[in-house]
Parts: sequence; C-alpha cells; structure tokens
Amino acid sequence: MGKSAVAGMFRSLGVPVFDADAAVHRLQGPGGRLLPAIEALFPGTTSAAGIDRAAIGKAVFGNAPALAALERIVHPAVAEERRSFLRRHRSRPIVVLDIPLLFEKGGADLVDLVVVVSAPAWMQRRRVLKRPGMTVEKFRRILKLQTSDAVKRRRADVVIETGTTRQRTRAEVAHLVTCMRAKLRR
Ligand SMILES: CC(C)(COP(=O)(O)OP(=O)(O)OC[C@H]1O[C@@H](n2cnc3c(N)ncnc32)[C@H](O)[C@@H]1O)[C@@H](O)C(=O)NCCC(=O)NCCS
Ligand SMILES: Nc1ncnc2c1ncn2[C@@H]1O[C@H](COP(=O)(O)OP(=O)(O)OP(=O)(O)O)[C@@H](O)[C@H]1O
Repeated sequence: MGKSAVAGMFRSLGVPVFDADAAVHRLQGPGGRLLPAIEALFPGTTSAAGIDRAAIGKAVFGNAPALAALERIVHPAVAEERRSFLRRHRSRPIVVLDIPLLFEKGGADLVDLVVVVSAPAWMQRRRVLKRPGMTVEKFRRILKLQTSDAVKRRRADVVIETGTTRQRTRAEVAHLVTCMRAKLRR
C-alpha cells in the first residue's frame, strides 16, 4: 500500500520512524538473535546468513498454526525493539510506528493517532505482483490474513492516499505533520 514510502516521507520531515518490518529483518538476518528459535521450529531454514524467507513464507502463509508459532517467536522480540525505540526518542513530540499488522495484532491502543496508508485494490495488486518471488496465490493467502482495506479505512483517524502521485502523497504527509505540530504547540 506504500507504508514504507510514506514512512520515508515522515523521516524526511524530521519525524523518527520505528520500522517493524526492518526490526523483523534484523532479528531474522545475519547473526539475528531469533535464528536458533526459528531453526528449532523449521529445521534447515536458517544459516549464518539468516532465514530462508521464501521457504518459511511457503511454510506459514496458508498454515495458521505454523504462522502462529512463528509469530510467538517474532512478535515479542519486535515489541522489545519498539519499546527501546520509544525510550530512545522519549523527548520527541511526535514519533511514527510503521507497523504492518497494527489492527490484526491489537496495536491500535499503543498510539494516539492511527494513520492508514491506502491505495485502490487494483493498484495494490499491481505493485505487489511486481515484487520478486510474489505469485497470485501467495498474494491471495497473505490478503486473507489481513484486515480488509475498507475496515482499516473505517478504523483510521487519518487516511493517506498513495493511489495518486508521490507529490500529492508527500503533501498529505506534510499537512498532517504541520497539523500535529500546531496542535502540540497549543
Ligand atoms: C514469513 C516470513 C519469513 C516471509 O518473509 P517474506 O520476505 O517472504 O515476506 P514479507 O515479510 O515481506 O511479507 C510479505 C507480506 O506478508 C505480510 N505478512 C508478514 N507476516 C504476516 C503475518 N504474520 N500475518 C499477516 N501478514 C503477514 C507482510 O505485511 C507483507 O505484506 C515473514 O513475513 C515473517 O517472518 N513473518 C512473521 C513476522 C511478522 O508477523 N511480520 C510482519 C509484522 S511485523
Ligand atoms: N503516491 C505514492 N505514494 C507512495 N508510494 C507510491 C506512490 N506511487 C507509487 N508508489 C510506489 O508504491 C510502492 C509501495 O511500496 P512500499 O514498500 O512503500 O509498501 P508497503 O506498504 O511498505 O509494503 P509491505 O508492507 O508489503 O512491505 C513503492 O514502490 C512506491 O514507490
């Protein structure tokens, strides 16, 4: 939908962003501290270079108990990284948490304002299918695991549209940051 692109726009305006996906990649990457636990769960899927993402993706997308077991390893570690990010930026008036599964995992209570990044379904599909290793079937399985865009939009405090030009999206982000800064000064 463009979360990472929008996160970059917040960063360029001086707002610190916690990137949950990047934290997952660090924890599962070369020397990552979750490698032993993941190896025990899915033998033969890790090496010194990190996890084999394609193999684990195949094992968990479409297999609810396997995905839940992986999440029990990954999510507490990500929560720890997030707390450490918040401690490091305690003095900052605004921070952004870029969290792909905010509603699915009950994270909406963590934040003062929920910003949903959204584009039309056909555009999401076109962007996702361009990614290396993505197939129509994998995309279908992942979508089924996630809260629908319509529900996310209803639950959002603010929606940032990425179905338009980057310039318009950047203007929406800048407007939001300006409003938040003005509100905090009051
Ligand atoms: C299974 C893994 C190894 C597959 O890695 P891969 O590089 O192939 O895919 P990637 O991480 O880019 O995810 C692809 C898409 O699936 C979605 N997705 C990933 N994990 C989940 C999940 N637990 N539930 C629903 N959707 C998910 C992502 O948001 C993304 O849209 C990886 O997704 C993973 O470790 N997932 C569990 C951790 C997690 O919940 N991460 C997302 C939130 S922080
Ligand atoms: N107006 C726009 N705003 C944001 N992104 C746009 C826009 N137009 C095109 N894009 C493109 O759409 C893609 C969105 O991908 P991005 O990685 O930001 O999504 P994401 O939501 O973080 O994905 P995931 O959670 O699956 O990793 C990027 O390639 C980005 O350049």
